[in-house]
Amino acid sequence: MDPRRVGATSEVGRLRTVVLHRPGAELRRLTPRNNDQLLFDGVPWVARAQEEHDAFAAELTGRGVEVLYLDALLTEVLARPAAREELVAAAVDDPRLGATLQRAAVAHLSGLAPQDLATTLMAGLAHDELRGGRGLAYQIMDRGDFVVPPLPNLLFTRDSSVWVGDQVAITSLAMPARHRESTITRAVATHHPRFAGTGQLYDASLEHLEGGDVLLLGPGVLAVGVGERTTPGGAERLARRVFARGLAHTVLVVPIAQERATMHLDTIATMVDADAMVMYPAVADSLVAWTVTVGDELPDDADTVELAVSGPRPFVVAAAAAMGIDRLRVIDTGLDPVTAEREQWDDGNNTLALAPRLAVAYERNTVTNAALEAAGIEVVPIPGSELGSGRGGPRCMSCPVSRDPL
Ligand SMILES: NC(=O)NCCC[C@H](N)C(=O)O
Repeated sequence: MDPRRVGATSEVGRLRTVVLHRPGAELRRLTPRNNDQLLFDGVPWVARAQEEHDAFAAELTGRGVEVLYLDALLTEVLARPAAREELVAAAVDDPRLGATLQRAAVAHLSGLAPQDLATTLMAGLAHDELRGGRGLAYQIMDRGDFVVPPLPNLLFTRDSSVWVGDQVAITSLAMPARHRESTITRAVATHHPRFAGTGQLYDASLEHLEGGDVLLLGPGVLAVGVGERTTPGGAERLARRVFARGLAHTVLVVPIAQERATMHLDTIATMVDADAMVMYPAVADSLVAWTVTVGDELPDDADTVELAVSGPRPFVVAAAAAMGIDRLRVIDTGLDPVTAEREQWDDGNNTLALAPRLAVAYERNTVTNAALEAAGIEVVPIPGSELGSGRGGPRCMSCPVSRDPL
């Protein structure tokens, strides 16, 4: 098989290529004053977070997975004038700035070499770092504030793009602190030779949709969580588009609580085998799904596709029916409610499958991991004490670009 083939039709086919982002200078921007707004639950020890991330990447490369780093992809595309222009314009597209400061920021950013520009686009540009800053907005801006805010959540590469079949959906991130991330994933998907000719299924101007809410349950079947991040409109739009492009026949729309602990569907359930999921026990019995399908006639214009909607039904029942299997196994983690809640918060259910029955998980979730092992799932444990302060686990920190078909 061509090792440069792109695309994925399941969560568990052997993982070939993945995009990661090693946390860098953007994490050093986090302070107790800005961490809430930047969606971190604390102020991570950056060097240790990098060590943990390197251990994660080493587990992947040690098993033959090709790791593409987002910062390297970004630096490479910034050698292209069109990509530079797009990303500089996106960085200053901020109503706080005003025309004078925008011009000064564009002049500064445009003068940077690709590597420095990549670093600045990710780590942001602090007030004091903008030599030649001027204008009303610059003068009254707090010295500790940012002309271009940092993007510490780039670490969670899952959310800003998601591959469905051989196409990539550039997502529409819901939280203001993350909006600019998809300008980076879009530039990479559009301008990097590795992805030349790849169809783009979605874009950031559309209804909110985040990759953490999109699960490829199996060939032709997607589950899309709707809650704090992805809107029903986003799920509907994605459904129309995957149907019109022949990438799926069924989309299960799964309402989840609009809370930080369950911000994405992948915080409560992830696939660990072709017919098995690990799932937060507190929702296992109550999770439901609406089944969305389409008739035989597929108009060219995706946005007019007529959808058939049925449900709600228990999620596991709807999923098994859509996947054409007798039963979707839910790994019974057998946790007492307090342990379950603690391990869910620490991303115990957020596993990254490297192949059927082989999944990366945070080592700290000992009880969930023991239950996975007892159910025949080999767990690759990784440290995550610092990485976890951003509230994301191995699945959130990875964007599979290529998986073998099941
Ligand atoms: N798929 C995921 O659950 N991603 C984790 C995102 C964490 C990030 N701090 C956020 O709040 O968006």
